[in-house]
Amino acid sequence: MASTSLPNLINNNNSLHLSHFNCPLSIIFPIKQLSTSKKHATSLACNVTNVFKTHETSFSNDVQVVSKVPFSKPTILVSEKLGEGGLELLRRYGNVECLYDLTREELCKKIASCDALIVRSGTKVMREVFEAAQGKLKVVGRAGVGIDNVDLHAATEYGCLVVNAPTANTIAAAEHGIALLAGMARNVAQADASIKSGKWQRNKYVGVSLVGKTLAVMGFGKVGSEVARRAKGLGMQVIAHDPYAPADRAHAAGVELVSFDQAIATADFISLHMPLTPATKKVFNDETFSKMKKGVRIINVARGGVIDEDALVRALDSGVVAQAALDVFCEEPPAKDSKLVQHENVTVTPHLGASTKEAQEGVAVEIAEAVVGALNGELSATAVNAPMVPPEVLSELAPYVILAEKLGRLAVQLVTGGSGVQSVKVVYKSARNPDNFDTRLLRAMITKGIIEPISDSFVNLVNADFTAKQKGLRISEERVTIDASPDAPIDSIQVQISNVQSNFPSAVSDNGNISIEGRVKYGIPHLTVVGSFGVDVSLEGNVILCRQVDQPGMIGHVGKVLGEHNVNVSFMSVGREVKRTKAIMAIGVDEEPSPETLKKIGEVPAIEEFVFLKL
Ligand SMILES: NC(=O)C1=CN([C@@H]2O[C@H](COP(=O)(O)OP(=O)(O)OC[C@H]3O[C@@H](n4cnc5c(N)ncnc54)[C@H](O)[C@@H]3O)[C@@H](O)[C@H]2O)C=CC1
Ligand SMILES: O=C(O)C(=O)COP(=O)(O)O
Repeated sequence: MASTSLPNLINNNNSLHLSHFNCPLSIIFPIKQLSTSKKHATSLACNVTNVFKTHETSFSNDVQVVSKVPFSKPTILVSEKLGEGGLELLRRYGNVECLYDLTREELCKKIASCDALIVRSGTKVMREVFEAAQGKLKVVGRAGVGIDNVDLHAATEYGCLVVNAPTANTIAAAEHGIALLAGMARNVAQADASIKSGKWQRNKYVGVSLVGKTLAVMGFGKVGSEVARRAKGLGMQVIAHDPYAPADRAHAAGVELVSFDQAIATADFISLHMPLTPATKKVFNDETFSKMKKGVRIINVARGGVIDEDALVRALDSGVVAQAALDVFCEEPPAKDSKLVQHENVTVTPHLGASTKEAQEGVAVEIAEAVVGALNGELSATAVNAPMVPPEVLSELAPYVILAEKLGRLAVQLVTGGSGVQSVKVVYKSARNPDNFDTRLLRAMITKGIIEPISDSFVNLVNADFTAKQKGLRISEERVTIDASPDAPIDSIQVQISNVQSNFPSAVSDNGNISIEGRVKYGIPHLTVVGSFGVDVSLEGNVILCRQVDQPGMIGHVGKVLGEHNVNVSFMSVGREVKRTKAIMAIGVDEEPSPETLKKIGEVPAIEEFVFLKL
């Protein structure tokens, strides 16, 4: 049996996991979706090739599947200090290695033996790390929010999922922002240092009050909105700038959303809470400092890179910026002689925003769960470089995901030599509103189905679009609304490949494209159209397509050849255009027929063309 072409099955209580070639992004199928019969469950179970989690897989209490494949624990490298709760969770699941302060070379050497890597902001996970991993690394977990220290493009190219822990340190970061705001306004750090050096400088450290002052929150996301809430509690007027924040959310928090220029020109205090992206890199620079109110005070608990640090020194020196309180820096740690750090009007902390006991325990557990889930083949809710598919959508789409991959796999095998495939069109027919129909998952699986049989690329949900682009494969999609039952999310999926020759010309439809169509019947994918012939074959094994003269005895002829060569027929269907002229026979077979068997089929006189398609 061609087990590698079928999804693998692993246990998770009530779910089937279909782990596509060890891919971290496989799909979890609730049993009810797939296990329509004990027979079906057993036939799927025959194809277990990799059991990640356990030796035993149970189905709906009545079917037991025992895998003989030994369970090998994944290796999880933790390269920065992580809360104990998260480590415990990880240790229950895999071999956890905590190796801190690795050099780049050490990390690259170590990574080749790791399935997962967990980092905080201190580890730079750049392209060389993914290259060195040689496809072994399945997931990078960022125990925190900012993922600017991970090369997402490289991760995506290598099909490595990146997940973060976006919620557990929000309050810690917001509280640190407020601590810096209040501490800066009252010169707490400077006064502390002064008194410890034996001075008593009450006049020098007269501060400014917060009440009634305007605070501009730059980035009204999770941290920014918590900072805003707390600042309002201190009696400040709060405005915010965030090009993506919904105005009603800001309005509900009593915060006015304003333009960037308005925010920086109006504020007495500016608190930064946007991510570091190409768009936000050094947005605080000579030009923008010059537009600020003289004497403005700046707090940065976001990322050092959003500020041009040299420009900030100039703005501090000229008095445009009266004070700055910084938790984050372009280079961490900053140079000891950094003018910015040494500036008397600057207060600094060593990237402590997320460093509370509570937040660290929280992010550790949050990231451990996400990483274990990803290694288990679950789609993560905190995936940074893959579409997030809500569980309810996923469970509905599950059988269509298998159908999509199989249609891609079949279609490409109908191309002569499997080569020259550049233009693929996918038509989804559905009774549902096409606008509510997210096809990314299906498109990724069709891409996987098309690319993997003809190349050595490994394709998963993370890298499907990238790999398609890299291979010059253009996949266009069309959604057609039809009058059918809206109970099923999709009525049928059609895959067309244009501008290629076919090794089975009957698969070419009137528009000149190789065209096949499939649908899900009782939870099982079926091939329903080949070219312009209607057929009906369950896509559970491999498929033989024959075009023959429509005459009596054909099924018997071919069946006999297969029987004599011990190839078990699981399904058979005949489709024809006109009686007693041309017909297509689609035969589902459990085994892969030998070349000799296929030759014999070709020798059946009425067979005009035939093709064996491996699923
Ligand atoms: N110092 C520390 O230890 C910590 C730092 N952080 C940093 O804080 C940042 C924010 O964290 P969260 O609030 O959790 O993230 P978030 O994603 O909830 O919020 C970020 C907000 O910034 C907005 N944004 C994006 N581009 C923008 C632009 N050009 N101008 C203004 N706003 C823009 C987004 O729309 C979003 O609302 C993170 O990216 C991270 O870098 C987060 C936690 C701890
Ligand atoms: O979560 C974030 O974005 C942070 O900056 C926290 O960084 P850390 O995990 O403390 O190195």
